[in-house]
Amino acid sequence: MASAAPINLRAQDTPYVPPTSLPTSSSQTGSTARIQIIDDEKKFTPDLATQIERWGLRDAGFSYNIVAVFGSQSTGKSTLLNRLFGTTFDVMDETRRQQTTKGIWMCRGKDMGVMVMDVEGTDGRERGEDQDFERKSALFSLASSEILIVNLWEHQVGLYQGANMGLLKTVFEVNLGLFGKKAQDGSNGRTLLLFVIRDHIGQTPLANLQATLTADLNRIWESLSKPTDLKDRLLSDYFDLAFTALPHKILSADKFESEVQELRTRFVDKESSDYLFKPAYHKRIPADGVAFYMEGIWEQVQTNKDLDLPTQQELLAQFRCDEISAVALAEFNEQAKSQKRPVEGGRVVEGLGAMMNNWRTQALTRYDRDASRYHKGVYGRKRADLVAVLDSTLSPLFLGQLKNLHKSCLVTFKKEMLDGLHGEDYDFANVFKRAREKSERTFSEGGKEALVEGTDWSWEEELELLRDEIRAVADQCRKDETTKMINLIERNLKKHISEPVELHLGKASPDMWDEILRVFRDTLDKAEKTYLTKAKSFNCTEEENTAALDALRKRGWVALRAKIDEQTADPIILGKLRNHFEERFRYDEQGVPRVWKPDDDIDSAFMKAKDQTLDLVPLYSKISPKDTSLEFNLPSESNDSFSNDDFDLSTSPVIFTETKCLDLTNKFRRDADAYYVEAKRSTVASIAQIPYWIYGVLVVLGWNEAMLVLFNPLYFAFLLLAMATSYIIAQLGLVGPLFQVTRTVGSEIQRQATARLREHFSQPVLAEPVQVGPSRDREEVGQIQ
Ligand SMILES: Nc1nc2c(ncn2[C@@H]2O[C@H](COP(=O)(O)OP(=O)(O)OP(=O)(O)O)[C@@H](O)[C@H]2O)c(=O)[nH]1
Repeated sequence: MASAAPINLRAQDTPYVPPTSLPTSSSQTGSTARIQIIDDEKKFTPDLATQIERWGLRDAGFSYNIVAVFGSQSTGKSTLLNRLFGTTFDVMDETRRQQTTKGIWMCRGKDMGVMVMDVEGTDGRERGEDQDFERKSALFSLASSEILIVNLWEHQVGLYQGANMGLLKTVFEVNLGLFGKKAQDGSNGRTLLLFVIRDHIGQTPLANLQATLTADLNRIWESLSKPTDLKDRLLSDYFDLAFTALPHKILSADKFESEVQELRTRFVDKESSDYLFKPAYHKRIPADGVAFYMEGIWEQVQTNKDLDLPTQQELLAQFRCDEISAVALAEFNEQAKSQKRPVEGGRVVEGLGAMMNNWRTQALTRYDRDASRYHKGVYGRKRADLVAVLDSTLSPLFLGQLKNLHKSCLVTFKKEMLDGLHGEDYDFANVFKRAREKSERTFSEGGKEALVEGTDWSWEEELELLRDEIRAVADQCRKDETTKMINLIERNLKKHISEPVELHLGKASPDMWDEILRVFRDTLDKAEKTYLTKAKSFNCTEEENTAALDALRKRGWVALRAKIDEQTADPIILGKLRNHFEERFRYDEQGVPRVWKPDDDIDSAFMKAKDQTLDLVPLYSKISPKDTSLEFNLPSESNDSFSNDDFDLSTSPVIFTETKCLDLTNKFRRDADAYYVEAKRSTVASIAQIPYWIYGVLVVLGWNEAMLVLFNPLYFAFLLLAMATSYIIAQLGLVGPLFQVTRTVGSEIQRQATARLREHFSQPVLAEPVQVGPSRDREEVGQIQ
C-alpha cells in the first residue's frame, strides 16, 4: 500500500530538486559527493571504484562501514540519512508527493568512513505493480550493508504491507539461502536491522511498538519455507534487531533534531556501548574491492540467480588479488630489469642478493598489505602464484650471478697462480693452496650473498663445478710448469755436454764413446736430481715423475745425438779425417812437418796414414762404448706429454749407415790422393830448382837495359807508374785476384792457341783422304748415274 505520510510537511533545510533534473551519475565533487550506483534502468555504474577513491576510502582496508536504508517511498529516508551522516541525498519537494530517489545512490558520510546507500522507496507509485526492483534493491542492500535501516511511520507498525512485511519475508527467505550456511559455521554474516519509527507521537511507548514488530518478524520467520538443515534456526541467529523512534519532524522539530543527533552518536562513537557498527556485521570486503563486489552482487541479483555470497567473495578476491599482484609485479619487474643487463653481460653485481631479497620482500609486503584482507584461500593461492613468478624472474639473475662469479673466481685463481709461480723459489703446492682457497672463499661469499630467502636455491653445485675446473687448471699449470722446468734442465744439460762432446769427438780415440757417455750420464744424473728436488713442491704423482724423468732422458739423449750429429756432419767429419791424416802424413813422429825428398818412401807413409785414418770411420759410425755398462738404455715408449720429438730412438746409436761410411771413405780417399800428388809434386819441384849463378849472368847481361830504363825519362816514368800501380794493388789486396785473372786469361789464350795450332797442323794430313776418299767416290757414282 502507498505510504500514509502527511502530505503538507515542509522541508526546512533541504533544497528542492525537481525529479526530472536528477543527475544520473556522480553529481558533486568533494568528500561527500554522491553517486548513483544503480540507475532507474537497473544499470550498475562503472564509476564507483573511482568515486570511492575520490572519497579517500580506497585504501581504508576494513576501516569503513556500509549502511543502507529500506522503507516506503517518501517516508523521509533521505532526510534521515542526510541528518545522520551529513550526506547530500536529494529530498522530496513536499509540495509534490513524488518519488525523489530513483535507483540506489551512495554517498560518503561527512567526516566518517561510512558509505551510505539511499535506496529507492518501496511501494513506488512510479513502478506500479512492478515489485521486481524493490525486491532486488532490498536483497542488494542486505547483502552489501552492515546495517539496514528499516524506515517506517509509527502508524505503519502492525500493518503487513504498510510495514513492508511481505517484502521482508521474501528478503528473509533469500537471506537464509545466502547467510544460512555462514551463520551455521560461525563465520560472519549477521546484519543489524535498525527499525526507525518516524513521527512517534509517544502515545504508544516504543517498547510496545518494538514488541509488535518483533512479534510480526518472528511470525514471518516462522512462516518461511526453510531448508531442512536450517529449519531450527531462529531469526536471532542471523539478525540483530534494534529499534528507535523519532518525533515528528515538523511538529516537534527541536526534539526531532536532538534525537537524530543522539542516534547519530550511535553510528559515530565507537566507545559507546550502543555503537551500532559492530565488527560482526562487517562483510570483510576491503574498501578497494567494494565496487567490484557490489557490481558482482548486483549482476547476480539482476540475473535472478541465487545469491552465492561466498562465491562472490571468492570471485572478488580472485579479481582483486590478481590486480594487486599485477601492481606489485610491475614494480618488481622494473626493479629486476635494472640488473638484468649487467648480469647477462657477465658482470658480478655487487650486493645483488640483498637487492633481490629487497625487491621480493617489497613485492610480497605490498601484496600482503592489500590482498590479505580478501578471501584467505584465494589470497594464499594467488600469493603462491606471485611467489612463483617472482622466483622465476629472480632465478635467472641468481644463476647468472653464480656463473659470473664462477668465471671471475676462475680468472682470480689463474691470476693468483701466475703471480705465485713467478721466479724460481716458489712452492707449487703452497701457491695452489692459497689461490684455490682464495677463489673458493670469494665464490662461497658471493654465492651466499646471492641467495634469496624463502627459496630452495643453492650455490654449492656451482662451487663443485668451479672446484673441478680449478683442479683442471691447476693440473694444466703443473704440467706447464713441469714442462718449463724440463726445458730448462734440458737447456742446461745441452750446455754441459756440448764442450766435452766436441773435445772427445775431436780426439777420436778408441775410448772416445766411453768418455762421451760418461759425461752424458753424469750430467743426466744431475739433471734428474734437480728435477726430483723441484717436483716435490709440485705435488707430482709417482706416474708424473716417471713420465717426466723418461722425457728428460729421452730429450737428453736427443740433445746428445743432435750434438754428435752436428759434430759428424759431412764437412766436419771430413775435416776431422783430413786432420787425422795430415797429422800422420805431413808430420813426422816428432810433429815436425815433412819436406819430401825424391828418395823418401812416400807411398808407404801415405798408405799407413790413410789406413789409420780410414779406421776412424767405423769408430765414428756408431756409439759403441767399450765399457758396456755405459751403454745408454733408452726409456721404454710411454705416453708422456713432455716429448714432442719424432726422433727414432731405437736406431739412435747408429751415426753413419754403411752407405754413408762408404761415401765418406770415398770422399776422404780423394782428399788423401790430392795430398799424395802434392807430396810427389813437391819432390819434382825441388829437383827443378834454378842454379844461383844464373842470377849473376842475368845481372851482367841485363845491365845495359837496366841503365837505359833508369836514365831514359820515358822508361823511368813508366817504371814509376808500374811500381805505383803494383803498390796500390798490393795495398788493396788485389794481388791474388789479379794473378788469378791473369792465370785464367793466360790459360785461355794457351788453350785457344793450342786448339788453333792443332787444327792448323792436323788439316793437311786429314784433308787428303777425305778429298780423294768417299766423297770423290760419291761424285763419280753421281756422274755415272
Ligand atoms: N512528517 C514528517 N515528514 C517528514 C519527515 N522527514 C521528512 N519529511 C518530509 O517527507 C518528505 C519526503 O522526504 P524524503 O526525505 O524525500 O523521503 P524519501 O523517503 O527519501 O522519499 P523517496 O526517496 O522518494 O522515497 C519531504 O517533504 C520531507 O520534508 C518526518 O520525520 N516527518
